[in-house]
Amino acid sequence: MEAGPPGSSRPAEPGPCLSGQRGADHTASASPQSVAGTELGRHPQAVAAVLPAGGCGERMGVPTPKQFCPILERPLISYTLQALERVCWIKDIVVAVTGENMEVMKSIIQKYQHKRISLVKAGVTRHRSIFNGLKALAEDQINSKLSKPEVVIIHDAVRPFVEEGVLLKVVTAAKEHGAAGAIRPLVSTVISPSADGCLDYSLERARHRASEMPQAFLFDVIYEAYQQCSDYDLEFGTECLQLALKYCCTKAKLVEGSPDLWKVTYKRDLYAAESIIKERISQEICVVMDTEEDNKHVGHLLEEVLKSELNHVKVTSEALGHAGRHLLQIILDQCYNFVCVNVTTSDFQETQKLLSMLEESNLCILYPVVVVSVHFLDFKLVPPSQKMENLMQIREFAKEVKERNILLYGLLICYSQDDQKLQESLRQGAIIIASLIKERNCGLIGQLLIA
Ligand SMILES: Nc1ccn([C@@H]2O[C@H](COP(=O)(O)OP(=O)(O)OP(=O)(O)O)[C@@H](O)[C@H]2O)c(=O)n1
Ligand SMILES: O=P(O)(O)OC[C@@H](O)[C@@H](O)[C@@H](O)CO
Repeated sequence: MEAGPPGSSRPAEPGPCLSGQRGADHTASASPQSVAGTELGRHPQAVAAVLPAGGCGERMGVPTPKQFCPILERPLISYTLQALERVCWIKDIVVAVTGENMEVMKSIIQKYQHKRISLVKAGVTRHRSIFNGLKALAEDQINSKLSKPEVVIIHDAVRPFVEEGVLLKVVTAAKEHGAAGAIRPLVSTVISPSADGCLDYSLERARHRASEMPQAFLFDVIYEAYQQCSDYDLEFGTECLQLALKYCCTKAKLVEGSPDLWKVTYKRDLYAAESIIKERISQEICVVMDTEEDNKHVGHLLEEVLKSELNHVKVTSEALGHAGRHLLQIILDQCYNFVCVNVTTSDFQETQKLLSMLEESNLCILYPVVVVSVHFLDFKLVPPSQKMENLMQIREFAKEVKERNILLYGLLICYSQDDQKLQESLRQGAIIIASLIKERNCGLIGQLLIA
């Protein structure tokens, strides 16, 4: 069993852990009581997770096993690890990967600074991979940092959208019932074909559910079930809850899960997952300008237009002044979209200050950060050629910062003394900004768009 690298501090993460601990670096030793509102009971208990990640993703139809397929240039499995790492009371996360993918997995852990991860060898079937993960937790192996948990979560590595709430529900239910699993309403009716390929019978859809993940078990229950398990079940089974019932007479408690619990199986699921992630990191925009005192500042005008055009997005503004103290907090609070207004200073001075702050933060490790460098030009006052020549630098800047997962776009807004014309340009600018943030298109970085 391979342990992950010594825990370097995890990057800041979107959203707080329900326990009220934020973002990076809360230690795994936080006792479950620290989870606000938890029903995990009075006694600290160890909760660990096993993530089967040893499949080849045949149904995805691409050479790369789907758990390593990129979403926004980051492997799918890293999103699942991040989701579990946000949960302070999960002490250990054991990931089962094939021998040939062990090094890839270690590099993912290193690059995205995942913590509390231990690696075990996958089996030739999902059940065998899970069994290997449980063995790693069951045996106090010499030099192993793993110890046997009271409750173990089993969650497919290709289900990236799992929230602390449903994990808490299945763990709490497993503590009481011995086993628990998330379920969802069936979308299609289940039928049974006869030998001659005709309908034998169909199940009443309303009386049946789809078994999803996460699932949770008293460790001793599921470990015993796997130890008693027949080779046939290990080879062809797909349902851990059934093993607990069949081999330990344990009836799992079924917990209604959210629609986001689905498993990435086909290519369409990857596109869907990418859309959901893009939507989640586009919920906040910070307009950065060189001053906040002057509320007639064109940056504030742009902020107001953004607010009116994008009513579902939180739009804030910050001055780059006072050493960027407030801005630093915005960065730490996981805003992934910045509109940097360059007016009074020379071109790009504000943008370059912002880029330096972003590069010094951990923000860009997990998600690509969008920076729209906004410039204004009053064509009546300034010959465009000089301005355009200066603005062409954006291509070089964009190439440099892309290495650090920052997507830099340029936006030139036609400035006019005529309020109505200015408003129209600002509205066009807001629409362009919204599109750049929503799409996060790498093909447009370093381009100068005109509103
Ligand atoms: N021998 C296996 C097979 C599957 N899995 C894992 O079990 C989870 C759910 O399985 P599934 O969606 O079937 O993944 P694949 O087997 O990779 O997909 P396919 O059936 O399309 O090949 C995945 O995280 C997969 O990596 C595993 O750990 N070991
Ligand atoms: O059969 P697959 O390996 O695709 O999926 C494994 C599990 O996710 C699936 O069986 C769920 O229904 C939970 O048991």
